[in-house]
Amino acid sequence: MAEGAAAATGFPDRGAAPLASLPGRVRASNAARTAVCLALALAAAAALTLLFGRYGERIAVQMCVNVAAVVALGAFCGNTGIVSFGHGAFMLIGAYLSGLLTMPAALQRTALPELPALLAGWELSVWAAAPAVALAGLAFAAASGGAIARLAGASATIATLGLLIIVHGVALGAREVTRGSQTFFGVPRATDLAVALGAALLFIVVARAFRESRWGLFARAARDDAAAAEALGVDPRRTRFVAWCVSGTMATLAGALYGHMLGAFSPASFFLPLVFAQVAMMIVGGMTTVSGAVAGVLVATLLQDAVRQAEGGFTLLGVDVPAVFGLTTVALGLAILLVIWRRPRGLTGGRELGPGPGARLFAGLAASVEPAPPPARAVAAALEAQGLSRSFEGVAAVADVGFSAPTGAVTGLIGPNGAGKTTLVNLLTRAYDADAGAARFGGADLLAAPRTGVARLGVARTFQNLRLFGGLTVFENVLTAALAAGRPRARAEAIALRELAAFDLGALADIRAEALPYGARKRLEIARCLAQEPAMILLDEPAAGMNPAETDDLAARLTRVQAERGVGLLLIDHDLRFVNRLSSRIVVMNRGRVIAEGAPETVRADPAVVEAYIGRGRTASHAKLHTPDQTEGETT
Ligand SMILES: Nc1ncnc2c1ncn2[C@@H]1O[C@H](COP(=O)(O)OP(=O)(O)OP(=O)(O)O)[C@@H](O)[C@H]1O
Repeated sequence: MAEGAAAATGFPDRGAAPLASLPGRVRASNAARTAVCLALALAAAAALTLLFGRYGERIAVQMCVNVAAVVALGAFCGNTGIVSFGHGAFMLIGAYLSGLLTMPAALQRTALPELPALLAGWELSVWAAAPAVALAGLAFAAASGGAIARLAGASATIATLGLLIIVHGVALGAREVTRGSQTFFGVPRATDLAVALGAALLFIVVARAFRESRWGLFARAARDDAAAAEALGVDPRRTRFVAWCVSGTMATLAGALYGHMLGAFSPASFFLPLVFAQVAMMIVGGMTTVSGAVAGVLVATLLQDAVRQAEGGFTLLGVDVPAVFGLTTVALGLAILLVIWRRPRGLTGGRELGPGPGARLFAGLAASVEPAPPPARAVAAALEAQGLSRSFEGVAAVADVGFSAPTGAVTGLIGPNGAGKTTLVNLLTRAYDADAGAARFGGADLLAAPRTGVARLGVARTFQNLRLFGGLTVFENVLTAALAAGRPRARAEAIALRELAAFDLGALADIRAEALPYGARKRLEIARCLAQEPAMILLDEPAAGMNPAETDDLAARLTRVQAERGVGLLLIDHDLRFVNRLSSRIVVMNRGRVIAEGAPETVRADPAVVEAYIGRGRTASHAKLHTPDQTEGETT
């Protein structure tokens, strides 16, 4: 397809050649790395068992259960960026419910004589109880997730802590079900090494699949930049809700696993010490990745166990060291501090090992994806504003602005600093609410759309200050945009490849966006926009900070894409040579108002425009109201 794509799109072959084989290569290396990782985990568990007998087996089981619990926790925290202390609540529910459903009926009658009939006498196998436990976890997540998903950052973390405290309190109070603060016993000890290891591997695969899925990508995108995600049509609240439900269900099952490992427990077993330990493991390993969760557990479990040995006192070189209780918590706290200080992204450095979704891993990942052909030409429509106004504390940033920009053409939007250009874009895309006025695209009322609905009306934007999803790869940034536009996965991947080729980003596809050089970041933001296949794009200073060669290259790419797809561009830039070269019409703003509008040569001759630039202390010649070939990339 490389040659075919180049011929069809007119893009240079150098971008297309590495792209054609990119997904296959990436997936193959991921698959190999995961196979090695999982084999190592298995080998480590087996070695521990063989070397240390029962003691080693106990550590291995504990490690695997911790992997399941921390991977479940990371499915929310890693993807949304919100640290949760509430997952102990899910684990508590899972452990008690699975315990109730599986304990011997005779024992249950003695230990819990007042147990409600609905919960009594089931005596199920652990496997038969698991679906009910998962459903209960999902129901509890759905009930609590609505409130938690509305919050972000520290407020969300505090809310999760509140949830843990409430559930812990309820468990203490519901004596007829939980025996209150007394030990809840008689839970079959079904979590042996095989079960724990199998569960840990399954959780890793599910967590990886979720991370790479549509919703996982959306959650990570919203985590990295909520405003940019909204501009693509992604609702950050919904992504947090979905992540909370997936993660909560997994944590409930991990709680059951934990309960069947302990055999006897109380509400305190799921309270702050456990939650703190799990959060510590996640942060030590690296919160944003599944690999980080696994690495954190391996290191922290070994550390915890070593310190626990010392907790009861020991003799070192003939010196008796007395018992110091609470040493394991202190050690974990110190580990967190050390990691945050030396490696803020955790031991794994924020890198993910292994493949994407399990289904695709096992279904022949090496199959390559063909870049999509150019989309159908955008429909004839116009972006229109009338009387659009917005003030900030009495300052009219945009005042009674009316203009029109059609698809199939480039409309320049220029004006001195502070003229109101970015505010206008923010109004048109619903990032800001307008005080007055109307804005329509192709007949649709833009101002009536929700913030996440503008993209669906065919209007996309870039940002003056780059807003990429820094923790996502270049490929994922563009893929997220195509998925957010409602494209099925395979088509979205093909579209992503097409846009990476169009903006010469193929060789960088597997690099995290935050690690890109500046010019490539600017190109990526435009490629991400185009992956939505919009009819109109609002480009806010796409050439800012670029050198003349980069600007020329960008101009050529934009011209080609625009001509090929018939998309409309509203182009804001201070480089008037760049704007003049691309635009068929130019709108000029000053102090919030449109002061001139028309063909570039008409606008250049307009006294009000000359005045606006000279008024900023510049001469007419420096205002670059020249023909394109008279200037050399100067900026206003
Ligand atoms: N969120 C905000 N709060 C307060 N004032 C704002 C806000 N956004 C914009 N403004 C003000 O509105 C005016 C227009 O700013 P805007 O960024 O839209 O201009 P601009 O033409 O895009 O300028 P530049 O070319 O420098 O980016 C400025 O006075 C700015 O300080």
